[in-house]
Amino acid sequence: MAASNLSTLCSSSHSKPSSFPFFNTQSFSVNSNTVFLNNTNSFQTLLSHSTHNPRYTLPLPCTKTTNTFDSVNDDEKPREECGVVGIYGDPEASRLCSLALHALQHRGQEGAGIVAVHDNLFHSVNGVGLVSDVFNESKLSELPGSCAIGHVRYSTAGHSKLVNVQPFVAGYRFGSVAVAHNGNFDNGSIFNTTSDTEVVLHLIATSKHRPFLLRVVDACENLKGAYSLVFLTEDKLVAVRDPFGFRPLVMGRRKNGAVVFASEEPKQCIFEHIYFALPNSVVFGRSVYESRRKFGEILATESPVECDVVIAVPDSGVVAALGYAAKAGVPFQQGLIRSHYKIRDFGVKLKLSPVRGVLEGKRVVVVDDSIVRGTTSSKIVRLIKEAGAKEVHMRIACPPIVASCYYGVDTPSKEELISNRMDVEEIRKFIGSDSLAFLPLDTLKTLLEDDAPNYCYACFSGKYPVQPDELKPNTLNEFDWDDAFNGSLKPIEDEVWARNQEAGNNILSV
Ligand SMILES: O=P(O)(O)OC[C@H]1O[C@H](OP(=O)(O)OP(=O)(O)O)[C@H](O)[C@@H]1O
Ligand SMILES: NC(=O)CC[C@H](N)C(=O)O
Repeated sequence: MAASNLSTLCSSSHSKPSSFPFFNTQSFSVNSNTVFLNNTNSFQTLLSHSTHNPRYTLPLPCTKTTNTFDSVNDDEKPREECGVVGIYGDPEASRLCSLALHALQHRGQEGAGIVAVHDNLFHSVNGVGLVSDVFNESKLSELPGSCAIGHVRYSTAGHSKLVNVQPFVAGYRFGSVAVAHNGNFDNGSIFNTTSDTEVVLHLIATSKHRPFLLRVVDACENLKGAYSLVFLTEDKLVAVRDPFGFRPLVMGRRKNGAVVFASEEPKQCIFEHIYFALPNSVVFGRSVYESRRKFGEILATESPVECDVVIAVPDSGVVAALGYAAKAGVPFQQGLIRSHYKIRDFGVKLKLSPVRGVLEGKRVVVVDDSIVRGTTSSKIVRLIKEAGAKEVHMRIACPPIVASCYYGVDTPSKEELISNRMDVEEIRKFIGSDSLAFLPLDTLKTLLEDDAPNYCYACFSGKYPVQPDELKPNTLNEFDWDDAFNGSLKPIEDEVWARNQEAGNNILSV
């Protein structure tokens, strides 16, 4: 049924029923005069709404509303959130969008969506709930292409329903556009959804300007309200901010030249430098190897101890241990071997085995990247002592971890974190070492110099850049945070906006 109806509207079609009923996924191609919809669920809507509003079609399940928006009647709600992101010119555009949406999750939890364009095909995945509810590897693989926009929704106008989850995609006779919106429009118009965001699609439809990009410009000039918008056409990404700049939008360029727009500059996770990233990577513009080596040097300077040998907890402690050894002028040796097989020890699995020849009768400094619950350090100290070490001095190349991460690092609950429950001396006794020292947070910040404010230190301070009230601790192990944003996003300079306003209006397009 759907396919035959579709063919009355389009010159050709390919029906591809979604195997994920909870997701709203579409892909459609556009040539000069026709819209091809490849989703049987949304197809009927396309036909029915093309009668309500013949100027454009929305491939979303819709209901018609005239001249009103359903305001969200919850006075407790902030009225300004929603997160938008746009990536132009990166082969991993949709993956980067999803990472950015994770970072912007605090701005909206009602729904999330990404639209990507590839070979003139728009591909869309959206759904209700958190970004992690909507996106996984398989959903991201449905979003090919080097340009994508994304949205997390906190409704301000219109029901909190799938129909209003953005980005919206509209097909016109003259082209197609996807839009993601943060803010509120005060214009009235005829709508297929109950969201105010549809205003801009209506204005594009009624614009008399040519070419298509100028229709978008014209539509934005007629918008009333506060907004940041990202549009995606078959070959362009357009970012728009209202003339007063009420709603935030930052622009950045990745090292590969890709352009990124986002509602906020995400804070950078310091744990990349401490633990996650491989030492040969450059993360957030900084060499991970250099960071870790410096962490070790700082420990040697600020917490020196008489010792005969410096060893590392492999692999993540190795570079810091090299830094410590070099600074202390003490040999670095391989005192612990990481096994490819788990060794049964103390009733639990331990993947390290000691090298007696290195440790026996020695005063040993052991460098590890972090102490979380304290279980690993306890086992390691015991292991080294059982191998004959005279003294064991633990040096930890990060500050004490006192708070859980709500932004994607899989840390245990606060109660399980040993540094949340004990001071350094209590931890020392617990793990059984002769001394214990952590990297001081202040020194870490000093080391980061001008970049220090760009990092999140919530796990060391409990001060979250974004309050985690509505977020649950989550796991992003499947995402490649290493490569998430190693370029730096900067707010769009006022003069850049001003230049663009002179040239046309408050629109940047790439
Ligand atoms: O204080 P704990 O709760 O024991 O955790 C701390 C340990 O966890 C990490 O290693 P992990 O066990 O993940 O192994 P890896 O270094 O091989 O990744 C880290 O390198 C510490 O050694
Ligand atoms: N929080 C927002 O920016 C919301 C955008 C739009 N008004 C909506 O309700 O979907």
